[in-house]
Amino acid sequence: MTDAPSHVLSDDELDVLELALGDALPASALAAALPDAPADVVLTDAENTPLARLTARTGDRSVVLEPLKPMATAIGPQWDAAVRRPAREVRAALRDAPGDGQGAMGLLVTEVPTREEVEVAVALAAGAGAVLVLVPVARRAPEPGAVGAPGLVRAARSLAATVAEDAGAQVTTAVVPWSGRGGATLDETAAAYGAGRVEMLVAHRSPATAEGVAALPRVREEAVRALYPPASAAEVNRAASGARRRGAVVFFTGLSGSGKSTVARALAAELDDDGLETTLLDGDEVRQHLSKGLGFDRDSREINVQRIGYVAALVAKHGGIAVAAPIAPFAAGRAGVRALAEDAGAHFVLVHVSTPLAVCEARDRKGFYARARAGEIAEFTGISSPYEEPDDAELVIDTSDVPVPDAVETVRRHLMTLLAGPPSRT
Ligand SMILES: Nc1ncnc2c1ncn2[C@@H]1O[C@H](COP(=O)(O)OS(=O)(=O)O)[C@@H](OP(=O)(O)O)[C@H]1O
Ligand SMILES: Nc1ncnc2c1ncn2[C@@H]1O[C@H](COP(=O)(O)OP(=O)(O)O)[C@@H](O)[C@H]1O
Repeated sequence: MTDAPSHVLSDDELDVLELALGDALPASALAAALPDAPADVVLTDAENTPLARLTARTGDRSVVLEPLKPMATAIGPQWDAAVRRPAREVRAALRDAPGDGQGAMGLLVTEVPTREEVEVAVALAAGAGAVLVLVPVARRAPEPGAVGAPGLVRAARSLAATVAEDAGAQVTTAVVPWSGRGGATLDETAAAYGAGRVEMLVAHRSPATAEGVAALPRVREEAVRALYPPASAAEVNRAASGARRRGAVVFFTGLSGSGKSTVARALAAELDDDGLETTLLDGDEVRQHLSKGLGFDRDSREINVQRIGYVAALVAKHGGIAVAAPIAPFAAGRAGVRALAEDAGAHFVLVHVSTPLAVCEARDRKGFYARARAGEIAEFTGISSPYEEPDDAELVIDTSDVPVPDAVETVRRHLMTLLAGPPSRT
């Protein structure tokens, strides 16, 4: 495709790239956000998918951004194509919006709106004609205890429906990939999406409401203390903080391109949104860090899989959920990981992503199968290196038949049933 060097984008950098590809930011802002990248560089995601080429021209000093492959998406309302649209499309759709000629009024929804903010939004929208509800969400995981991207988008959509009905406004909702990087402010980005004047909804929160929101954890603790004697209250509050939850390792295995990463990533996002501390150990990503420098001969793969198992078991030992997605082609290595997880007192769920080789090869998102067939990659799983089919998988999912949301729900339901079982005694 190109011989330019590549740069693997972090989650925050992916957000900046998505803004630039959608024309919310100039290519030069993306280049400025990547100061260590070479002047001519292929930008990839953590799975090495080439997403775009960024070239700084020496002549006129301009920067050119050329899209290569579509960005990977996941499931959840923040990925709904009806709202996660390029800025240029939203801007174009709003060009002929009704109103005073000042463009749509931008409502920035950065926190789940309180009742008070819903009322403020309706009042602000009255007479505005067109309203653009903008929901900035990051790929990065939210702070523990904070509402994540799916919850924020669901709440913002409900707000948009109320504003449309109660204020009689034409309301458009847009999800904005937002890491805070890229050099532009939220107001400037809102303008790039087509907003005229911009209102940050949370800025209208009264001190009394802000105080009430901040006091919620204390209010709950007080309610528990009123119901229970001190020793019991301490236990109830401790259990509510998740201290006694038994952890789990969800281990995906399957051929390259079978859909492990896609399903694992979406599952991890859902579990995070369920309030479970979730750590994703994706095959490709692990190889850039934990297993950097390891090859693909049998011994190296086994070392790689055991390292993943070791980290996953540690995460689960402390009550977390580890979601791992390496190929893990050998039964012995997978059995080793199961033993590590069980020794850590954690649940273990082996998910065989059984998508047939022909389908994986036809997908060939990274072009590896073509190169392996051409003899350019030695020991490629399924072509010139074996994949031992598991006979001990808790779940078997063929993604040529099962859409991503259904695959995620199958694994999630299985896991939730396990987690709802008797708590750990340790
Ligand atoms: N020879 C060979 N065989 C298989 N895969 C190869 C190879 N060389 C590079 N790659 C890329 O590396 C990803 C697989 O790494 P894993 O760590 O998951 O493999 S393993 O569990 O150690 O077998 C795999 O990523 P996924 O496509 O996400 O599975 C490939 O993109
Ligand atoms: N139902 C599905 N489940 C998972 N991936 C799917 C599905 N349908 C199509 N795909 C596509 O297949 C490819 C799977 O790639 P990936 O998740 O990286 O696989 P792996 O991690 O196993 O190598 C992605 O491009 C994804 O969009």
